[in-house]
Amino acid sequence: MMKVRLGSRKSPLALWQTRWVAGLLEEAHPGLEIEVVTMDTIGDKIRDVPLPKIGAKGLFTQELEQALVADEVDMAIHSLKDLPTSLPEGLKFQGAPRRASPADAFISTKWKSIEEVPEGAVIGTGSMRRQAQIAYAKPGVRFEDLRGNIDTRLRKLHENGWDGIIMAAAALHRLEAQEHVAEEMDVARFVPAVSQGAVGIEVREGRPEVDALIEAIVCPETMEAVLAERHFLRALEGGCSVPLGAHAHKAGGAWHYHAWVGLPDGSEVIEGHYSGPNAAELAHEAVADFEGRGAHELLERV
Ligand SMILES: NCc1[nH]cc(CCC(=O)O)c1CC(=O)O
Repeated sequence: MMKVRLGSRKSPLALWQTRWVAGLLEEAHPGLEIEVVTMDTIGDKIRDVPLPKIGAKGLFTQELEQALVADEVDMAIHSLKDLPTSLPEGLKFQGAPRRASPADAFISTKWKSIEEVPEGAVIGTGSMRRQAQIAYAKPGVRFEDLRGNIDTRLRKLHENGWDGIIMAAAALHRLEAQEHVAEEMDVARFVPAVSQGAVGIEVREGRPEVDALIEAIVCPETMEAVLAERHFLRALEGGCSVPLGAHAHKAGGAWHYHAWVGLPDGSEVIEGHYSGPNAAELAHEAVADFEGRGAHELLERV
C-alpha cells in the first residue's frame, strides 16, 4: 500500500481544496493512505500589506514548494491562480481536477449587482484585474485594498460600510458562503483571472508513481483550458500583479478564448475573442494579437 503526503496552506479554503483532492485520490485509488501536511506561506504571515507591494512571486506557494523539494510532501495543493507560471527547477504542475466556476462574485448588502453600483461607491478588492475591469465598466467607482481570508473580507465589508467587495465565486461555493453573494459576475465582461476556480497539483519531476496517481483525477478539459490561460499570462506578464485576465472554455464543440489587459484606472483596455478547435492554438493567437496591439507596453505603464 502506498502513502502520499499532500502539502496545504492552513486557510479554510486551502484545507477544503486539499481535502477535496484527497477524497478524489482515495476514490480513484482504494487503499491509498493520505496525510495532509499544513504550513503557512509568506502570504499568510504578512497580512496587512497589499500583495503587489510585497513584490515577490509565489507568495502563497513558496513554502509548499520548499516542502516538495525537501521531500516532506509528495504533492503541493494550490489554488492554481496563485501558482506562478515559471516554477522552480525540478518541480512541475502536474494536474487539475474539474474546475469550478471561474467567475468573480459581487458581495454587497446595499446593491443587487455591480451594474447598480453608483458613481462614488467604494469597492474593496486587492486585485488589480478586478479594479481595472470595474473601473472600465463603472467609471467613478472608488477602490479600497482588501486582503485576508474569506471571513476577514466579509467582516471588512461590514465594518467599513463599503458598497461591495469582489471574491472568487468558487471560493464562496466551497466554503458554503453563497448567501453573501449578490451576483455571480458575467465572465464575458469581467474576464476571470488565469486559472481562477481551478485547484492545481504541483509535484517533483522524476516520480512517475506520483504522476500516475494524479492522472486518474485530472480533468482533461480543465487542463486544456488552464494551460492555455497560463500561456497567455506567462507571455505577457510584466510585473508581480497585473491587470490581466484570460478565460478559455469549450462550448458547442469549439473552444472560446477571451483575453483582457487594461490599466488599473480602466482608461485603456486591450481585449480579444478567439475561437477554434484547440485552446493552446487560441492562446498563441491571443499572445501574437496582444503583442501586436501593444499589450507589453501597456502593462509596463502599470
Ligand atoms: N490569493 C487570492 C485567491 N487565490 C485563490 C482564490 C480563490 C479560489 C480560486 O480562484 O480558485 C483567492 C481569493 C479570491 O480570489 O477571492
